[in-house]
Amino acid sequence: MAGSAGKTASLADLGLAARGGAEARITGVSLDSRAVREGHLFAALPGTRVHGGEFITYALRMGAGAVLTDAAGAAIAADALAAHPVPLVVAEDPRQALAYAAALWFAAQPDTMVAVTGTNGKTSVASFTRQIWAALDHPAASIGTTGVEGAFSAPLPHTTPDTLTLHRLLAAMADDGVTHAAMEASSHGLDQRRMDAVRLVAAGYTNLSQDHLDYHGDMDSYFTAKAGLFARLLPDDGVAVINFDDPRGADMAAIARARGQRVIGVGQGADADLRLLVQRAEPEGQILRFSWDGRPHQVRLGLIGAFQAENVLVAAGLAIAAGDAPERVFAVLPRLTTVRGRMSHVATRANGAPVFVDYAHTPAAVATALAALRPHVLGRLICVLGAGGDRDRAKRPLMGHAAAAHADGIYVTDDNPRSEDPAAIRAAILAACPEATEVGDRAEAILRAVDALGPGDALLILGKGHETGQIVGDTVYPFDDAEQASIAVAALDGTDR
Ligand SMILES: CC(=O)N[C@H]1[C@@H](OP(=O)(O)OP(=O)(O)OC[C@H]2O[C@@H](n3ccc(=O)[nH]c3=O)[C@H](O)[C@@H]2O)O[C@H](CO)[C@@H](O)[C@@H]1O[C@H](C)C(=O)N[C@@H](C)C(=O)N[C@H](CCC(=O)O)C(=O)O
Ligand SMILES: Nc1ncnc2c1ncn2[C@@H]1O[C@H](COP(=O)(O)OP(=O)(O)OP(=O)(O)O)[C@@H](O)[C@H]1O
Ligand SMILES: N[C@H](CCC[C@H](N)C(=O)O)C(=O)O
Ligand SMILES: [Mg+2]
Repeated sequence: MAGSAGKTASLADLGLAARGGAEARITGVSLDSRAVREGHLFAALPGTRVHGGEFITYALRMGAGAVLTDAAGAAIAADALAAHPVPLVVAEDPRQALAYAAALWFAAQPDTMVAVTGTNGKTSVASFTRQIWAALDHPAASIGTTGVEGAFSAPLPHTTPDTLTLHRLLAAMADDGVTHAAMEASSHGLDQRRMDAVRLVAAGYTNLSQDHLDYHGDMDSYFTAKAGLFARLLPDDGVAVINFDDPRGADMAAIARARGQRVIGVGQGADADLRLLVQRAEPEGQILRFSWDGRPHQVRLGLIGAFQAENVLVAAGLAIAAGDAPERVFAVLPRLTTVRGRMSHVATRANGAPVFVDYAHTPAAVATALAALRPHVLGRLICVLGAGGDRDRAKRPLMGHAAAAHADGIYVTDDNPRSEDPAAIRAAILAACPEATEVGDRAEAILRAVDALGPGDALLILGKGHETGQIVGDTVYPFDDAEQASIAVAALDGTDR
């Protein structure tokens, strides 16, 4: 539900034109019939499970003062609308119409906003961009998988919140004095037009690899959803910050250039504007040497993982694109800290073996995270791995394959089975890494993996990162990989060092 006491708007104020030119005084906007109150505009959207048109009858009973839907929704509710006529807006793309109406209803957003898309690295880039801004004294926030963080904080149910939640939040952030915001553009969010009406000055692209094919069907549709950030959302005078090292980076840059957007390329090749020259791993971080405008710079990052260079440079590119002087941006990079649950060092065995937690939940991320830790490990690299239920099934064996290729020991366990049979999910992973040890209970898998660590070994617990729950059926059981690792070390060594 979106409404505030006493506030009203006409349909025209919200950029909407009803059939026959009918008007209404709107008192709020809802996309769920259960949230409708007297005078609300009810947006009946085509969903993935059901058409919102099915709920128009209920919304009218709740006092809806107008309905926004598509032709299919209007047809579903034709009888109800005839019996109970209210102004009806029929839009070809009601999700996009709702996004623009929501932006007009809530009427404010932080002045300087950027968004980032890509299969992996969105949360990290959004967080790094926010951290750069904060270090440069801008009141800044990031919006994504880990919620709204920074100068404003709020929990979020989705990586890219639904359009009403999003614009309500943006208005609250602007009211609170937040001037800069970096948000994650998930492929679902882009496809569903959740952020179509956000005004962006710049947008970033990290990479594309397999995930979410349950929703998008194939990689081309998945790419097209992500490309909407540049093809549709970012205005012509916006700046596109694109990872040229990704195989689809050139395609994304072509889409941006066709719009007339300025492109800042990030990568190792000579064509990159922010060009990574040398990267050297250190025990607690890494040193980057890169060039901007042909001039070399060197920074020490307190971040583990070669892939973080890509995220940091995309974030730096976004901060530059949004108006800060490059020299000032580069000067604060050593202050960046990792997002919770991304290559986080969470415990150490008495024999010195470290335990890390990472959010890798795609085949590419599993490979990347393990490869990133390898230079820091003298002995064996062990991992704990599962895959989520009610998510892309095809990625499961690929995740098992990536683990087999990059780890010396694997414990296959559960990761949010949701409505699925956990044993079947594990079996799908194990098909590609039959040598792995299967331990369904995640706490026990972590305990056994920690127990297996000898001097020089390291453990990487993958998939849940910052998450604090294990979703089984509809129930969320408290579960935290970092906490379980500490408990395991304490149980085995008598102390968590
Ligand atoms: C597949 C998907 O993205 N679904 C989201 C979508 O639901 P939908 O439109 O398909 O909904 P539906 O259930 O078919 O219902 C259709 C319409 O009827 C309405 N309705 C429904 C029931 C009712 O009683 N009354 C009513 O009005 C619904 O509000 C909806 O507008 O819109 C809903 C409202 O905003 C979301 O809650 C829902 O997220 C589901 C729960 C979800 O799990 N989404 C995940 C996959 C997601 O969005 N993930 C991305 C990416 C994560 C990543 O980064 O990897 C994210 O941004 O978080
Ligand atoms: N640039 C990158 N390239 C490859 N893998 C990466 C990169 N950045 C992060 N990863 C891997 O992906 C995991 C998730 O990172 P992050 O949370 O930043 O991504 P995300 O795109 O926000 O994910 P989600 O789709 O869940 O929102 C990390 O824990 C790491 O294993
Ligand atoms: N944002 C991702 C997170 C996956 C994390 C993993 N723990 C899982 O549950 O699959 C998704 O919803 O697909
Ligand atoms: Mg994320």
